[in-house]
Amino acid sequence: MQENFLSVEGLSKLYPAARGNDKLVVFEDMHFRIGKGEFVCVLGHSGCGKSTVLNILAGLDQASAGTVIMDEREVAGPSLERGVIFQSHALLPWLSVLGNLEFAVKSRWPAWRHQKIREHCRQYIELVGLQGAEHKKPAELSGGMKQRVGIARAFAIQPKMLLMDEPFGALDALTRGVIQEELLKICAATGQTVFMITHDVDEAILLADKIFLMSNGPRARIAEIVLNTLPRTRTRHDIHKHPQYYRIRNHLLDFLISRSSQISRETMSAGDAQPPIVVPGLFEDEEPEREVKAPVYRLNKI
Ligand SMILES: Nc1ncnc2c1ncn2[C@@H]1O[C@H](COP(=O)(O)OP(=O)(O)OP(=O)(O)O)[C@@H](O)[C@H]1O
Repeated sequence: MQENFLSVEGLSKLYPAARGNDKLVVFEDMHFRIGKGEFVCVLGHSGCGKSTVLNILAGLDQASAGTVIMDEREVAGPSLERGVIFQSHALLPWLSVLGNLEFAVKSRWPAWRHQKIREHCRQYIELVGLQGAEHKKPAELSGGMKQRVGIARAFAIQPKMLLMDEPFGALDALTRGVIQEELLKICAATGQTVFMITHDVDEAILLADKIFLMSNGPRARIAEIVLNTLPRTRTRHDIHKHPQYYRIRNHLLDFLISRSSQISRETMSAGDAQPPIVVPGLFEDEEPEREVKAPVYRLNKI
């Protein structure tokens, strides 16, 4: 695996003082890395800066300082190398499902012939189970179907990295579950690297290899990187049967309920540049079921 596929060094975002307000330091000197094919979920309270980080990684927002290197190239603006999925589907309303995908694919590979573009798009429409709805306009689709179009469109451009900002927030629990499992299958099949924001602890445990925990803002930081030690072949029907599941869940909830605000009041020391990696609840004599290539900070069982 390419361990440093995405490398974020010294990233800061601040908004200057305006209309009687002090300047706002959203976060500063943030460092983290994501390996190729890793699925990262970000959890943190509202306003801590999750979307700001995602928009900078996407090249849609500019950092005040620091660098983002993806696959050895600096991120300096939006690019079709990164697929972005927002909660609001951002589909072109005057185009059909197929049209929305074709538009994106044509932009990605302008030299492709129409037939090739169409065949390519149909594959991805099938992947998300939307065959039969190709010619419908977004207004004729349910929320879940629109979200699938967004996912199909993002995957169809074969981005090096997929960035998702609460993509399933507006969906009902049943649809969300179905799409989550589809996403897991697609990622397993394609080895997609993903950075996803969610407010849902269970969603993070189901999908992520690593969970970034952000402390409260202002001056938020990635306080911990929690390693998800559940077997990769998990499904939403069986993850809760695994003894490690509740240990991870309790650890995440404990962070959100109490430690996120506590940590935000503590000052960072010089050695804190890379966030610590933790394996919640793993005793000294226990080994994680998945390989851990980083130093593990073991915690007491919660
Ligand atoms: N254009 C802007 N001007 C000034 N402040 C801004 C601007 N955009 C965002 N902020 C502030 O930056 C901080 C981080 O915002 P951001 O949207 O990244 O948070 P978030 O963690 O994604 O929140 P949520 O979970 O509610 O979506 C917030 O305090 C927000 O008010």
